[in-house]
Amino acid sequence: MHERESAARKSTIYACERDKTRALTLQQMVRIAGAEGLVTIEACQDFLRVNPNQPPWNGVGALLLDPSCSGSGIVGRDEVLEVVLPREAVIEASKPQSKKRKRKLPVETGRPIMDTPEIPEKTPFKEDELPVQLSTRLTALSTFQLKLLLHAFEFPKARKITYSTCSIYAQENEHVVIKALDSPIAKRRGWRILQRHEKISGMKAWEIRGDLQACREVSEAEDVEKVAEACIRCEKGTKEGTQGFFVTAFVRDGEDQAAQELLEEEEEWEGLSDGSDGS
Ligand SMILES: C[S@@+](CC[C@H](N)C(=O)[O-])C[C@H]1O[C@@H](n2cnc3c(N)ncnc32)[C@H](O)[C@@H]1O
Repeated sequence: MHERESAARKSTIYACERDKTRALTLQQMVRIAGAEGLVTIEACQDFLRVNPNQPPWNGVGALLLDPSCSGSGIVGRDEVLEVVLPREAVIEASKPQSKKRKRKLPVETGRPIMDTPEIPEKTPFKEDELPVQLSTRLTALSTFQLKLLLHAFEFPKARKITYSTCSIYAQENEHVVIKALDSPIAKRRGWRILQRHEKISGMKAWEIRGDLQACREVSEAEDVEKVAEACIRCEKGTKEGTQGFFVTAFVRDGEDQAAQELLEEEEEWEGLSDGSDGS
């Protein structure tokens, strides 16, 4: 087996979901996808409360952040085709059969293994929201989104982070990205944006990039264009047939000096407390 492939097979995906109902949905979708052996679901786990320096989190190499957002990019129910979630029978039928077992599985039993549940976000987007209400909500959301991103920056072994929203607002997108890049933790740990030319081909070729004007609203950096170019936007109502979406990625190279120092400091403290608390 190829070395990278074998390493990937040994990896575990930890999926944090704070909401109990959504964690159940996640569990069902993981099972239907046949990924139970790969994914450990941390149900009712607030990501902000996990300690990046404790196992298993101190071994995490990559994070995918898809936080709660305004949902302003989501196309209304009456505007799109119905999306049907996978059914177990269909998935089973599409799996390659072993040569010995020629027996065919039923292609469709008609009974979905799960209903397609309503998954309301806690903060649904309201088209008729007043500007003041919207602004207050965006401030709260973007504060939370930035907090999440800065927390992700703290994982000592992490080298890649993706950040995505289904929001059309720069406040939740480019502004969060620029504030994150300007943060002391990003600078200390060497986090930078994954530039357009470094991205995989599809992401590199996608024409709709981040909003440069919006980037300039919060950054005076000369190379702010690179940040805008490194962001990907999808718009609703365009020929691409997408919803409103935003995604970008952060990377860093090399050893994490700060994390190593922190670990050493913690070990020293643990050593001290062993002797002093009498336990
Ligand atoms: C935009 S949804 C994305 C969910 C999933 N990626 C999907 O595409 O269906 C954001 C999810 O993050 C969860 N969430 C929000 N804050 C969280 C936190 N602090 N820790 C863990 N999960 C959180 C919400 O409950 C919600 O299910």
